[in-house]
Amino acid sequence: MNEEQPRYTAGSLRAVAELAWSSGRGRLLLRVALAVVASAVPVALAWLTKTVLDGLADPGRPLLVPVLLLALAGVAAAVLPHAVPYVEAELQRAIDLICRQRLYAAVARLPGLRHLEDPRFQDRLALAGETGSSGPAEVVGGALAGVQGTLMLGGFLGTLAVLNPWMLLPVGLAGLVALHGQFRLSRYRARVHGRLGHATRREFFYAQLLNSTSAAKEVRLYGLGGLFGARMLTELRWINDQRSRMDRRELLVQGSHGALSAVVAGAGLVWAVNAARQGRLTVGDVAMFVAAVAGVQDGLAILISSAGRTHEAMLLFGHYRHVVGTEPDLARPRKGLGAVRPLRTGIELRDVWFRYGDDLPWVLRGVSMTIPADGATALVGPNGAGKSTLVKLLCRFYDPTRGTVLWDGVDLRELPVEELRRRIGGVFQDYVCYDLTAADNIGLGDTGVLDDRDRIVAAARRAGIHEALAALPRGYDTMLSRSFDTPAYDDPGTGVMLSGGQWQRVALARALLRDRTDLLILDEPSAGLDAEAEHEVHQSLREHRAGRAGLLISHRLSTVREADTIVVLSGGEVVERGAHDALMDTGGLYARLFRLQASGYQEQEQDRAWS
Ligand SMILES: Nc1ncnc2c1ncn2[C@@H]1O[C@H](COP(=O)(O)OP(=O)(O)OP(=O)(O)O)[C@@H](O)[C@H]1O
Repeated sequence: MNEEQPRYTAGSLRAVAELAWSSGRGRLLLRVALAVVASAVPVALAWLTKTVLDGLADPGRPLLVPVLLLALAGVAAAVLPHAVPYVEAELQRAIDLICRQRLYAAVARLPGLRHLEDPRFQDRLALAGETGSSGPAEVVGGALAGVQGTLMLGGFLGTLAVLNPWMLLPVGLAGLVALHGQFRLSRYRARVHGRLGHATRREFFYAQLLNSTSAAKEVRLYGLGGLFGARMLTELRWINDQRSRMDRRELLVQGSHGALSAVVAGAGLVWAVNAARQGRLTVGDVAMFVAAVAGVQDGLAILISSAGRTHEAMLLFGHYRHVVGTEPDLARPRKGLGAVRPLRTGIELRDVWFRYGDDLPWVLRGVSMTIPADGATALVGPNGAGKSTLVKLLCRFYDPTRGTVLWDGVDLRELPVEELRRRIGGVFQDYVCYDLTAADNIGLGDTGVLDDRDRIVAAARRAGIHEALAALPRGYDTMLSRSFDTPAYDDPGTGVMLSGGQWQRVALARALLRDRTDLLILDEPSAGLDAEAEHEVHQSLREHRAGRAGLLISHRLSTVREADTIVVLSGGEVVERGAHDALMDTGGLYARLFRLQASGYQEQEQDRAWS
């Protein structure tokens, strides 16, 4: 995260005002009304106290009305400290909700992966989520507290002006000094928050590794608990150090301003007592003077702290605005074709070059290949050859750096990306195991049929996982997690963990639920399956793929030999292509890898025969 000075503009203020207004105008107006009343009550109390005290010294003056009003103001003074925070909290919750809704909608709207794989964007996102989205609520709360402080200050300054206009000078000066200090302090705090973002994410990362069930095995086997704990503490110590420095600075600034105000108030009190001794002030005047000085100080304190709070929240709100206003990481279609037509001929990659960043090496180097609309294409090659990257381009998570990907001859960049993705189904190498029920884990493949149990069961059958899911304690409603209870049952014991191969079949079922797709991408769909299961699954996949485009990526070459075309990728380039037999005859990389794997199996067979 860079160390540039955080700033905000009139646009940020307008954005905050719009957020507050859209969160519920009734609540906002009520809070404004309460701010006005809360600022008037202390001033009214001071004047009414003076009137009653002076009335006591003058037996002829009627006192009933001022006493009743004083009692009423007292009731208001007692109730307001509870009512204001309640309405404020309600307002803040409403603003926070709308902010989070907009923030996560903006992130979900990002069509590609480029921003999400950028650590600087992740830092901003963390800040936007943590402090930025509560920022507008803080700004509104701070601004309203500021209104309250200003009105109260105005009332008491007027009161002071009536008694001794000269007192306005030192009180005003002390206030200005404090205000300036508070502004500097809040800018410093916003800078520190920006700096803490990265370290806070790292600290959270280590803490998660220590807590998560998925990392638990490795952490224990390799004895990583101590190391991760120490790294987490290093981050935490640094964060604490930064926060302590910030708190020390705050203590210094606020302590010195408090002392300055107290000196001014003390001097005022000496003057008032002296003036009363000389008969220039009544007892009521002295009481009101003391209340006015205290009121001015309170008003200033509210104003200063709210100004600091608002200023800091506005600075942090910049991260939120940045994320919400982030431009899509993929270019929008220029011609804006409304729909993606069903695939008729195929998908063609034409001289595609790709790298993840300008300073990173090329991952794909001039790849040209076609995935026909009704055939099975296999993509094989060594680790890091660029196979999964090519899949990311097909799903348009990234655009090629050079060259084009064509859907029936139309550049993917000209197609609406959501429409395109509706026509693609797939299992990624790093598929997700959701802490949800078995039915949800499959149903997420097509949210339109999330509640259609027959479709979900049919997909599970095709992926060969139906029997295992049906036999779970709550069948398809069983939670596939030990971290959460099954929602429909108040029964903490029902969650189960699946085996690696079973999870893979669930992910496959999720992909197969979308049965109206034109392209089915399977990136290592059977890596975790036993030999028999693998045979079964591939048989079922062949039936499912019939008549549509299929792209199969696998390191197990026995599973790809039946593909119509096998494309061999190495170092980001297509080095061979053809059917299995032709590639074997060529005797190139594919043939070498295939024979290597086959010889492994043959040796095993011989070992078995010998034993
Ligand atoms: N998000 C990313 N940012 C930067 N580099 C990446 C990213 N994803 C992948 N790479 C790099 O791109 C290269 C190709 O990776 P890719 O995952 O496409 O290979 P692959 O052929 O699928 O490998 P494997 O067979 O091991 O799954 C690798 O060198 C990898 O480090």
